[in-house]
Amino acid sequence: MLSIENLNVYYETEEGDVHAVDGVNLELERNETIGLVGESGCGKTTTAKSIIRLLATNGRIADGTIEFEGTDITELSDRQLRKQIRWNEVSMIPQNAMNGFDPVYTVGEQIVEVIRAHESKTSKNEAWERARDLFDRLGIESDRVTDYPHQFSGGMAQRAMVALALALSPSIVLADEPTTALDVVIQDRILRVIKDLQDELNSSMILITHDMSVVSETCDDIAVMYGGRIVEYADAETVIKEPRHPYTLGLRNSFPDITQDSQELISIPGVPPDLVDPDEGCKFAPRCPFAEDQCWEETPQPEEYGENHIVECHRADEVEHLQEEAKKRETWMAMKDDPNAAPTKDVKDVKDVNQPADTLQEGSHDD
Ligand SMILES: Nc1ncnc2c1ncn2[C@@H]1O[C@H](COP(=O)(O)OP(=O)(O)OP(=O)(O)O)[C@@H](O)[C@H]1O
Repeated sequence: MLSIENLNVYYETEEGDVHAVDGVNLELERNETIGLVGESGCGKTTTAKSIIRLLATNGRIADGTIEFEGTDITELSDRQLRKQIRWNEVSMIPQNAMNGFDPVYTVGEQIVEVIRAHESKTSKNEAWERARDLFDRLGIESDRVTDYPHQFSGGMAQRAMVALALALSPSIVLADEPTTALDVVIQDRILRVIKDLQDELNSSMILITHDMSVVSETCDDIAVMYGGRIVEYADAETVIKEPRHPYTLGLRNSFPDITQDSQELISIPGVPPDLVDPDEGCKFAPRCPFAEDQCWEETPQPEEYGENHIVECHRADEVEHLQEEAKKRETWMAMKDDPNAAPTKDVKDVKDVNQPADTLQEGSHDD
């Protein structure tokens, strides 16, 4: 249903072009959920925003195609995109729901406006009824549709955003860390509601998260992103139980595994790479305990290991050795003393440069 080929997305900055997405390929089938995982700054949000064409003003799709049921989204005019794709076919639950709502309209008005902008035959009353019904199903009192966004708590605003994203029964939902800012109990509940509604509507979903334990429970397939590339892709069980990429092995170590009674959590030293005009070579090499000369010099290409298990790593065929060594804390700690290793201090966050308000205002008031 959705086919992304060789997607390259750059942000123009004073330091040069940030190669935020660098040759991403992804296929999403109907009713499928793909988890896009990786640390902050790996290109997950940029990939999702490219699909719905909501990139910041300094961002551009430099290469590649994004085909939705045969139509290349990158070729559509803004008007075609708003009419044919955004909200009714592809919708997005942004990281921070509050940013997705316009503060001057009630939440209900905004949901009704999105519905009416795309469904000319739906009356105002029917649209309000649908908004109330969605609130009800998401566990928010239906009378609260007439509240303004600032009257909502974070968890409620997030649920209201889910209502908005699902109001037109879209074919694809892009859920960008939909529960990260919330406490664990609400997180679980919201994820379950999203999943149930998705199943009912027969929609597909790309679920973005940095949390491996969230994707393992929710997704059919997992795409692990690092430095703007998908470095490992397979069904969820394979990625969780039999990963081959050292980055996935490291990520797995840093999240609790619900199937184990006790587990020592080990984080990956260092930070994701600077993506301004990156050099050749594997982007994970500076943090990888298994990097050899070839890794620094040659960018690894995708190789298939077993059915639909794709890995970009020069050493992926040494899986048993890597999996064994990666379990040991000393393997990762050795990287801290390596003079070539990536810095451990925080990188400058340039994300908010020219960032448009996430979604709704843009999507609903101009049709
Ligand atoms: N408007 C922008 N201008 C310049 N660089 C940007 C902009 N937006 C994002 N970036 C950079 O692009 C890269 C990918 O960012 P992106 O937000 O897509 O990653 P992410 O994995 O989704 O992280 P997060 O979970 O924090 O959103 C990062 O290096 C980030 O700093």
